[in-house]
Amino acid sequence: MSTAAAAPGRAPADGIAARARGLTKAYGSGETAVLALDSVDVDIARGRFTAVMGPSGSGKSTLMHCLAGLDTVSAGRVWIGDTEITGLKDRELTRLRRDRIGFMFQSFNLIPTLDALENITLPMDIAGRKPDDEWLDEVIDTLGLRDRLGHRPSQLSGGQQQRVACARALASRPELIFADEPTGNLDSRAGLEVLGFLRDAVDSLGQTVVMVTHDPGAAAHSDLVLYLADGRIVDEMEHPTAEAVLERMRLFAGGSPQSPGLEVVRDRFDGDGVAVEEA
Ligand SMILES: Nc1ncnc2c1ncn2[C@@H]1O[C@H](COP(=O)(O)OP(=O)(O)OP(=O)(O)O)[C@@H](O)[C@H]1O
Repeated sequence: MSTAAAAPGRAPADGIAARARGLTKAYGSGETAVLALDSVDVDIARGRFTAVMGPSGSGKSTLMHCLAGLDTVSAGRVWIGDTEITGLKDRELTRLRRDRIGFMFQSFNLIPTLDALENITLPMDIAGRKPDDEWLDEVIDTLGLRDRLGHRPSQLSGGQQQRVACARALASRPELIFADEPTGNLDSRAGLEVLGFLRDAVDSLGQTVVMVTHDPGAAAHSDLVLYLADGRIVDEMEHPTAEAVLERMRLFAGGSPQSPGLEVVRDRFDGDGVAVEEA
């Protein structure tokens, strides 16, 4: 299924930020081989917030890693903007990731010995690039980090650490931000804050964000939800609400009960509904 993260009712997306064709990823070989991605075609529209959802093991992280050049593909082709990244040498890939992509992870991935400001500017320091001070100030103020810049990660709350990670991802104005469960380690209030910042980055700054999440409430902040199951994109939803996302997940769970991993979805989202109420 080919899909484009352009939402009707909004200005048309200015191009495609990332693209995959026939993206296939297998782990292992022989009888133990796992097909994590099965010939995925996807277009990620520039200036949009795309969420990737699906049961545990459906291939969400693998898709993100392959789109971001963090993992090699078994077959198929991947582009960041107009640059085909499949086939790039490790050094070229490292440079492309450093210069053109921002990352956020569930575990923040901050350097403990550096203070917040040093963490924020680290990717640019490594690249030997001087930050745009005006832009850096705007990012720091937008994320409310001004009075925390001299603090090390251990002196910050989880929410503040993720805001630092968000600032780090935004600081170099990357073409794309990939966020893998960025709210997974946060309480609902801190999670909402981080999602608000990502939403704002898309709306005010034209940033492109791709976020993997299990949480319908988090997905509701996106423009488009892509649903993965068994390594394929099986559905998509524009202008998602937490309730609609939850309903769609229930439909999948009820629609093919034999699919591996769907019990996890049912358990997680069909129980007390906490994930939805947090939205
Ligand atoms: N390094 C690896 N070696 C072997 N199999 C792997 C590896 N990484 C992922 N897989 C398998 O690939 C499939 C997709 O994994 P992936 O982590 O992309 O799923 P996911 O949807 O992100 O899951 P979760 O929601 O639990 O994080 C799973 O069956 C997983 O076990």
